Amino acid sequence: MQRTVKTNHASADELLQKFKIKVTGNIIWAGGITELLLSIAQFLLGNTMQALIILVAGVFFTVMAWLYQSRRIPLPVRIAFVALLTVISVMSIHLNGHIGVYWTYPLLVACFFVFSGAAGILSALLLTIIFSTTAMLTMPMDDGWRIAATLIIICVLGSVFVVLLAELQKLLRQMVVTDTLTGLQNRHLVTQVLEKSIYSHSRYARPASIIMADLDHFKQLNDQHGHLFGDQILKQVAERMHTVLRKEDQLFRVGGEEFLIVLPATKLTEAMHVAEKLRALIADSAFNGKTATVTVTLSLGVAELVTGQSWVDWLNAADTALLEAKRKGRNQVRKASNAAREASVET
Ligand SMILES: Nc1nc2c(ncn2[C@@H]2O[C@H](COP(=O)(O)OP(=O)(O)OP(=O)(O)O)[C@@H](O)[C@H]2O)c(=O)[nH]1
Repeated sequence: MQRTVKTNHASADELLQKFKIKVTGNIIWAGGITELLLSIAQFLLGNTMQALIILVAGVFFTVMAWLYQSRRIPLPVRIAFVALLTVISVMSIHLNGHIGVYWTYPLLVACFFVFSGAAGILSALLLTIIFSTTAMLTMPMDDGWRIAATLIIICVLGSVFVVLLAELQKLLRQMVVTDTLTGLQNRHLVTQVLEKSIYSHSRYARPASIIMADLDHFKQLNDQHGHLFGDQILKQVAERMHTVLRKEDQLFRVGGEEFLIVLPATKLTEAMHVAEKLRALIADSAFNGKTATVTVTLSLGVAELVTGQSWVDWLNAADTALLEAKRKGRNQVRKASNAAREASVET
């Protein structure tokens, strides 16, 4: 029976993107609702003109947040959100003095979330200049410079936060896609990489091949020498495999003792050659663990991408070839049969 190769559909980038969309959406929601409440307050205070402007902005942003639930709110809407609230805050400072300044702080902080990276820092800087200038022009200098100083502090702290967050994101992304034992890529980006090859194949007729490789009788090795010893061997296998591959080839650890190698611009015969080199490289010289020296072998299944094939079918073609290599006695390379490859395109 054919095994179905499982891969994780959500890449690290997709997860981060979803998180950003959620945070920005919630800020626009909160901004819209706050404006609606504020407009009621302004009506009650008798400031009809201000109340109307704030009401229109509040309705617009609440509707936008509702329309774009779970999607990225378009950049022009985000720019309009910050610009409108900036105008309202400037008006408020002008009319109400210190009380108006209170609105500038949350708006400044929101910039770092509504825009990403450098755009967030630049918009916060621009707002700091606008609000500081307004405060200095409309209030006594003694108050004006104090307000400017607090706004600058928030701007600097926010910028440091954005830079640190970007570093953290990079680190997290790296952690999510890396197998901690071997340092190879884990299965997270497999779908993305295979789909890229499929795109190149259909657009530019570029060939691509994959190799599924699985260590033989690894359970026995673990049972005999212990799991930690098994870990040491897995690490060394990964290191050795790297020496055979080109820079553009991608090596993944997709299961306990299972590896996937994606070979761009590689036809089946060349891929078979690489697989044979890998097989020999693992089998021909022993591995030195801390407590013993062992010989390990590898079974490999190779499949070239066929026109019209999906990434799942492509993976399964290589996996079927790997199972055949296991059935035929292990420590060998098998290629996906034409029949299996064609069947996967038809289904
Ligand atoms: N040391 C170690 N062992 C692992 C790791 N992940 C999976 N394994 C072990 O790998 C073994 C895989 O066993 P099986 O799937 O039966 O495969 P096998 O013994 O290699 O047999 P064949 O694949 O049929 O040749 C299991 O004993 C797992 O516990 C890991 O990260 N470290």
